[in-house]
Amino acid sequence: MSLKLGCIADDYTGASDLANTLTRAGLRTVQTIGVPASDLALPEVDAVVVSLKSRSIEASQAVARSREADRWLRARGAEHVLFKICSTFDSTDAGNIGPVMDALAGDAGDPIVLVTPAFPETKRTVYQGNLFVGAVPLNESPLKDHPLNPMHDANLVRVLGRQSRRRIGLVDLATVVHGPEAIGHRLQELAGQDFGAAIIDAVFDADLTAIGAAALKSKVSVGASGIGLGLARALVAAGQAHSHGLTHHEDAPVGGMAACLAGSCSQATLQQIAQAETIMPVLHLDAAALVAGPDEAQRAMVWAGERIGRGPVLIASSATPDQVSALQARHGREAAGHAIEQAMADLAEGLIEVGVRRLIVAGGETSGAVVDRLRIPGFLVGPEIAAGVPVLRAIGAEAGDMLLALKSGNFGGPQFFADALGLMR
Ligand SMILES: Nc1ncnc2c1ncn2[C@@H]1O[C@H](COP(=O)(O)OP(=O)(O)OP(=O)(O)O)[C@@H](O)[C@H]1O
Ligand SMILES: O=C(O)[C@@H](O)C(=O)CO
Repeated sequence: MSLKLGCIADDYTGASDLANTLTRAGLRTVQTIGVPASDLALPEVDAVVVSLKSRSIEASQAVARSREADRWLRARGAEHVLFKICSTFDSTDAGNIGPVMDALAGDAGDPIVLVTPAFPETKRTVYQGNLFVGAVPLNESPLKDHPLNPMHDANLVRVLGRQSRRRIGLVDLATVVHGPEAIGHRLQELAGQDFGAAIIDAVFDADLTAIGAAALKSKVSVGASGIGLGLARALVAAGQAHSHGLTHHEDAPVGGMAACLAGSCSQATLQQIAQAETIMPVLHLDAAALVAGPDEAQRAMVWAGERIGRGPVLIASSATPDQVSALQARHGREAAGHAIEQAMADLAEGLIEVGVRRLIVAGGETSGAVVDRLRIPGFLVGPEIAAGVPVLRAIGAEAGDMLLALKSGNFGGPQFFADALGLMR
């Protein structure tokens, strides 16, 4: 296999968002969970997205795992590696975007790295280095209340500057609109002034095309699916990948029972859960009891067992920002998050044991815990349910043929769960 593009994603839903974007842009893509074992049979592809669960772990571990993934991708021919981060730049001052970027760029010998979480299609834009979520700056968006990494600063030059050893510059929109050569000149200028990375503005979809063409000239870039789209377009335009418009998804229905698990506390997910109440039984878990011990998850399995034979069910730990803060005050942010993720993984395991083969999971960390527990090594990318959320068909899973949808917290319309079930047959 000679890869045209290697990608390392810092969470699993972000990885499937990127795999979906690359597939739509014409690259044959698979998503792997972690660095693939040598015996995992992968089809011939243009791009591999290695999914890590490294967004919220200790920075040195995130660096070690990302470097291992980078070595695997480059050994398979990838000359360019994209480090896929969240389009809302989810991170803390301790990392992990800066430390991983520093390590990958250092290994590749890149003097300067392009960085942008912009993805105009999902209303993430960057102007003068400031990230906007829809019409508001990042720090005024719901991300200010994120359970693990509340975002309080929209200026990404500053945010990345607090995480990286490199000096962070800016390539502004006025440069981007003049195309890849202008971006290249600006990067050279910045590198000459000892800048080692630059946030690059992008407001319109066409900006991504210029950014992708400029980024492809170096070995490493950092960003969300928007820059991935730009890189895919550049590869297709250069004839290095042929626009297939194909997915590897085999269409044979999987059947089996269907269930949904929600651990995301984003406003979008809370709204989607409220809508789901009109079409399926929904169990709202008692998060405090979930953290306290196994009884609450066992109660949920009994509840699901009584209903799942009649149709899909949804089990949610999701809560409002006030409820999340209260629980965190009692148990600590990480301990509460981890305990709930593990309880959701227990539930996923239980649901698969009783015959669920179509599983929808809301929340990146939650999806990571679930997919790890189910020991699924990789996915083929199927039809798109909502922007950034494809149907995934498991490859090499112990439980056999299985469809999953891993939804980033903020993604999908109000009817997301119904939309997903409609496409997962
Ligand atoms: N009721 C709750 N109280 C406190 N924490 C919770 C509660 N329910 C879920 N959590 C935790 O909140 C975190 C939610 O993160 P997750 O990544 O799953 O969703 P998200 O951040 O909305 O999604 P994404 O990362 O895709 O944007 C998890 O660690 C989860 O365990
Ligand atoms: O980029 C995004 O917003 C998503 O793919 C994601 O990473 C959310 O966890």
